[in-house]
Amino acid sequence: MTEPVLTVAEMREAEKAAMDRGTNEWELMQRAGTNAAQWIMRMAAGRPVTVLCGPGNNGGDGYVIADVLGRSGYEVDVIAPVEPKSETARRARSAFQGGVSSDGALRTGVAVDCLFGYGLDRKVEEPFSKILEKLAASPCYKIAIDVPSAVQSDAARVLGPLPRYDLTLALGAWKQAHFLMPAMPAMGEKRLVTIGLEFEDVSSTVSAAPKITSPKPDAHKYNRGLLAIVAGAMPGAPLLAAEAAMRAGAGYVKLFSDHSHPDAPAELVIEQGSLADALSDGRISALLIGPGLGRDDAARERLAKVLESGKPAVLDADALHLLDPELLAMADAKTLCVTPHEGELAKLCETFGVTAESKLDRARALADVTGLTVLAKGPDTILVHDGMTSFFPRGSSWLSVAGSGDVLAGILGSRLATHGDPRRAAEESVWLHHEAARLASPAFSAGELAHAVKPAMASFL
Ligand SMILES: NC(=O)C1=CN([C@@H]2O[C@H](COP(=O)(O)OP(=O)(O)OC[C@H]3O[C@@H](n4cnc5c(N)ncnc54)[C@H](O)[C@@H]3O)[C@@H](O)[C@H]2O)[C@@H](O)CC1
Ligand SMILES: Nc1ncnc2c1ncn2[C@@H]1O[C@H](COP(=O)(O)OP(=O)(O)O)[C@@H](O)[C@H]1O
Ligand SMILES: [K+]
Repeated sequence: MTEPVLTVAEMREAEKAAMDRGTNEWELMQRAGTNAAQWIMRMAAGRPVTVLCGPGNNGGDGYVIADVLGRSGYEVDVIAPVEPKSETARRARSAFQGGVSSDGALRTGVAVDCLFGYGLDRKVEEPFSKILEKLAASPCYKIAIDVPSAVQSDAARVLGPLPRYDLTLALGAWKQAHFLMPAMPAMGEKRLVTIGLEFEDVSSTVSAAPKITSPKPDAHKYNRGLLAIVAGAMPGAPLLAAEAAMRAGAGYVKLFSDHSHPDAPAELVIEQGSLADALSDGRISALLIGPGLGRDDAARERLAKVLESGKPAVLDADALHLLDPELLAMADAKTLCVTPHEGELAKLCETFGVTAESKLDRARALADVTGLTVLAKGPDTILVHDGMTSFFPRGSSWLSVAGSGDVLAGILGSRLATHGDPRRAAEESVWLHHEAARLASPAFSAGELAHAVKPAMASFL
């Protein structure tokens, strides 16, 4: 099932829709607190629990959690520096029979952070900041309810002390912050607690693990997909992309390069000479250009030929520095996938006149303005295609190695050659890249990562 990722405004709408259908806020809070408490008890396994409650409905959830834990025989302390402000949270506060203190030590065991949820809208100051500092310094097992209390839910901005949590329980639906830097790594394991909300017109989802299929019984090398990688000034990067591409499903990988490649594997076909002639081969199902391309006139000329060819293509690395409205006009943007890291995304935004503050908004605006499929790479990879955004579980930080992006581009090109669907290819490439990193970890080189793409394929068959 695809899991939606909501903004605060969309979350409020979904809750309002539930209330319009007859489920009141108290009922939603009961479900949220009761279902979250099941997770907390699983993790606490009998240890004492301290619940930190804030002024809003996130605090209200905290009182419900404390109530359920208390009734289940747990020792529960509630620390609430202020009285609840919302009506539903006040009701949860009065329903809780145990003691509440305005401050106090955190007992070792489990701490449950319900100071602020998606309603956080300004800097966290005393007394809340002091409690979060105390939580950060405590050795206890830390659970954030909905979002860590210092994290703004839409942009993942950190507005106060951010402890490292062991577990974050998203209530009702995922929020954007669950998948964005800089907050994401502090959240620990993440689990979704459902509360019976229904979602319509969802435009953002969490990418689900892909299902990769074996070649059809009548497969041959051409109908499995022919990926042509167009090289340029530097020979290493396209070769690395080819190594990955050969292991990601395409039946045939060719390298169009004027270099001699003494280290290239025997099975990689290298074609020299006229690029226009090479590109006229009707059996080519996808192209990749950018790794090692260079940024001079000759590189621009090669990119223009790729775009004129009308074939589905992945544009990476140097191609992202060269791409401009004039070049883009030569192609159908719907068939193109760009894979910028933060710097390349900034360059593309400058070229296409996109101004937006966050990486997420930049990626969305760039896709909007250009019609391209945008795979904005990094620790928080974001895919935008035709108005839809996909977020991904975190990949290994060992991926931050030179050449790692070339490997991703090779996988993406290979998947695009296999079936021609840019969105699906982009999602598959991220999962395969992450899985290859997991299998190759730790401290792999990009070459080792490319080789690990083969066993990674097996994980999704
Ligand atoms: N509305 C609903 O139907 C449901 C809401 N739920 C919970 O409610 C949360 C959202 O509740 P709220 O909208 O009440 O928001 P929060 O509980 O996140 O907090 C908002 C309150 O804190 C104040 N505040 C915000 N930032 C502050 C800061 N830096 N310093 C001091 N005060 C600050 C606000 O003025 C407001 O009073 C969710 O995250 C979730 O935990 C769940 O109970 C499920 C149902
Ligand atoms: N800290 C990190 N955690 C997870 N993935 C990362 C991290 N840093 C980089 N990556 C991934 O590694 C790849 C790096 O690509 P790129 O910056 O183009 O590198 P290069 O140009 O050296 O090939 C991207 O797929 C990116 O998502
Ligand atoms: K919280």
